[in-house]
Amino acid sequence: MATHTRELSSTEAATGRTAVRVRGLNRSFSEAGGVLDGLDLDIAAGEFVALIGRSGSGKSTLLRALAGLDRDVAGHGEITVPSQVSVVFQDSRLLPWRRVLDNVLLGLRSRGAAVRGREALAEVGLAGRERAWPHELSGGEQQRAALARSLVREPQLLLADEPFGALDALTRIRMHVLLKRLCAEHRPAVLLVTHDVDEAIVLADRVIVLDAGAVSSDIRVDAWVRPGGRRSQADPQFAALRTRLLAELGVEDDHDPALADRRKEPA
Ligand SMILES: Nc1ncnc2c1ncn2[C@@H]1O[C@H](COP(=O)(O)OP(=O)(O)OP(=O)(O)O)[C@@H](O)[C@H]1O
Repeated sequence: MATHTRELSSTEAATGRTAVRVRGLNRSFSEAGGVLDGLDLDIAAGEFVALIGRSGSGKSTLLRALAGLDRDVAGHGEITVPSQVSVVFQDSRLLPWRRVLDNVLLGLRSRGAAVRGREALAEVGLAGRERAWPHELSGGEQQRAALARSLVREPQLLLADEPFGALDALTRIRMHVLLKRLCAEHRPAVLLVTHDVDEAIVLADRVIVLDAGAVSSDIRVDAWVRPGGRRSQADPQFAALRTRLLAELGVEDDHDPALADRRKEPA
């Protein structure tokens, strides 16, 4: 990792244990007002952060800025990210005219890439499907292939924008287990944009809430849910955190007694 201090280079490395550092990031698309308004954010190396927020709160805008996909954000703040960043979207974005392994290897020229690509496909449970066409895979399998394509690049930062949003509930749970295992093994920093509060709690070390263009809450999940334990929706702490996060998103659940106590819980 290398240091850089000048404005906005989304391709340069962050320092030491910090994978992502954002300071004073502004982004607007019209005169009416900013989508991101002086946003600050730090993500440590190997840390898994989930980003939630109301529709239109700027989650994808932030992710695109970090991914270097928003050229017009230059000069509107300071962003530092690692040199190796992978992005996964809601749709797999596999090229339909390339076989699965060729999609995974796209743009990779290094020696041994094919071997690593096969290994990555095996890691996501797609061994034997290397020569399949994308349309021959299910939606879940396509997202697995997209994860393999990311992993083979050994990212220090994985950016994921609703990667499981289009999957059925069961496949989504399987993908949670898979992503958690892959992250434990490869230890990238992760920023996961999701609408699913439970998904955020199950997967993340921290949940960040975006509101009015800035971080409105930054919550360590282990401060709520048993540290290191299996995160179960049946756990009262899990339910309390869910209730708090839903309330921050403007969804009040009058039937949940935890809601009344949410301001007393650890932040
Ligand atoms: N390229 C663009 N041109 C104009 N407006 C844009 C552009 N990209 C985003 N916006 C606007 O910026 C705001 C934030 O959009 P963004 O996609 O970041 O929100 P989001 O939090 O990801 O929303 P959702 O949860 O609905 O996906 C929205 O009002 C959107 O219309």
